[in-house]
Amino acid sequence: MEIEVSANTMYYYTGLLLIFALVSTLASHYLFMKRPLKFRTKIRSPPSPPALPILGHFHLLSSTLPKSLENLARRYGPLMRISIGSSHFLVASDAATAREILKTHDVEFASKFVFAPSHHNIYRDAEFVNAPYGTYWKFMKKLCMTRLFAGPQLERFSHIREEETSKLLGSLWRQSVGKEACDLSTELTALTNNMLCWMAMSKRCSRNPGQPKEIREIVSNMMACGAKLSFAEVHGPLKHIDLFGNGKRLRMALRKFDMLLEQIIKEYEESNEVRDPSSINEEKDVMDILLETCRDPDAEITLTKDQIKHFFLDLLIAGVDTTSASIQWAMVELFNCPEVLTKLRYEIDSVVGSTRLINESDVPNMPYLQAIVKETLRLHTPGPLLRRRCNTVCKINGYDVQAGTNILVNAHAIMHDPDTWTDPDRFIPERFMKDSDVDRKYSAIVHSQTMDLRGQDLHFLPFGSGRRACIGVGHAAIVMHITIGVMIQCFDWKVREEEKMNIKVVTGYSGAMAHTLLCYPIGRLNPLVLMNGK
Ligand code: HEM
Repeated sequence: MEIEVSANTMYYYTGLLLIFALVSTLASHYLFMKRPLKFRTKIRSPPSPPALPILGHFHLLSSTLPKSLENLARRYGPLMRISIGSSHFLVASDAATAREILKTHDVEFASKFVFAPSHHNIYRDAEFVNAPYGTYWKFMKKLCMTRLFAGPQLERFSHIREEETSKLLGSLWRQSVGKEACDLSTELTALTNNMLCWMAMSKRCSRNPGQPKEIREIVSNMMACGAKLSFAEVHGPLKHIDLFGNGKRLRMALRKFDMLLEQIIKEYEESNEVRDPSSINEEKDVMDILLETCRDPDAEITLTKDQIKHFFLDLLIAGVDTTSASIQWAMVELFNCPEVLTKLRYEIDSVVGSTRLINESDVPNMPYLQAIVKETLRLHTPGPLLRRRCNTVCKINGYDVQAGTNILVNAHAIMHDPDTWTDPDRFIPERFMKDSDVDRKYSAIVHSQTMDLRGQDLHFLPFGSGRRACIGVGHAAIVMHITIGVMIQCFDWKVREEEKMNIKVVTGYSGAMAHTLLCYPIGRLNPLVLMNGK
């Protein structure tokens, strides 16, 4: 139930808050002026727009936060100070400043500050994505890179990706035969959620095929409650009051997730106790590996159950919507740029042909498909603001940065910087093509042809950069290339004109699509036949 706040109540609270701000400003001014001059050190701080009491720069920001920060940076420079309520940040908005923070001073900035409502989190101090740079984070990062999500480890899960892609194609084919409208958002979120759930706990999923759907419902409810918390409830004076009850709803959703994971962990532990020693080499899922690490007496640290539960939550929150939204944006751009779609189809037909489906080993031979993926992630990055916390005093761009300072690296601004990218708001995959193929007009400013997805070049950082860069980049890249590729290989797509207007509208701080993406798949090659051709 939504609680309505009457205008009178609003004025009453606003009045109180303004009086409080005035008193605290005067008090701090008085205290500061009373300090002898010799104690005042000269600190060179980055510039900042004029701020209001209490609100800070809140009035200068819109719901598309990265865009409004980009506009402010044009006026106040590539490193500026911004305040939102009681939270203060430095915002870095160009590649050179990002390089200082994420490369030159990578270790000093390897922790993160928490932008989300962390005080409602029932797993306090058990998180991985927001963990400070220390023993636990280093241990988990190593585990991710050696045993869970990197290189050959990803190969292990290829049958899961194949199986889920087949299910998606089967569903699209049925809709094309029935001439039904297809809700691409729902289809793609089911695909990315199912893949991660199966990789994480395939044993549980094979016993209970409805499990990924149940998990998705709980997690999306949790994310919806989190998104409803306003700035005032997260950073401002309402932080500890939970006036609208959103915090309580969020905690309830977290408890539901906790009960489910508790039960799943118990099942895994019981099945391990009765495990036949001959099955020791059978395929291990992520849960098996984490529980094995728990039991390992030589492990550097002993994982707690809360850490395992939170790790799964982190994967689902970080990996499901980001990947599905990126595939949706690629499809939208292809619907709107028929000439790009035609070029992609030409590449598919010449590299793969029409007797089998695209597979993962085809991707290195498909530069245009790779360029489409990169250009989509540049234009519609799902992680537009990278969070960091400085753990020591240092200098960035000649300005003094104090220990404990919160930093936002505006990846959106960097990937839309007109000094780097020609026509930065246009979808032009050609800018990522190698010299021989390139339309030179678009590759003139930076060497975009050699940029990879891992943020080595700080002009292009859709998965972040440095120590805290995304651990799922390998998985996400495979899923994006294959899913976009097979959807274009097997179907033509029809989108109503009025839908085309709607689909470009974005919302929220990550620039997600504001409307459901409805379209009509028209069968071109029968995926069920191609799957048999492999
Ligand atoms: C298109 C899909 C994805 C995009 C665009 C994306 C983007 C990002 C970005 C921008 C960050 C922050 C990096 C930084 O601060 O430097 C991040 C972190 C992270 N991502 Fe992804 N991600 C995607 C998919 C995934 C997937 C599939 C997984 C899980 C398998 C995942 C797991 C994580 C985790 C755990 C972190 C936190 C890493 C840390 O703090 O050490 N992401 N991602």
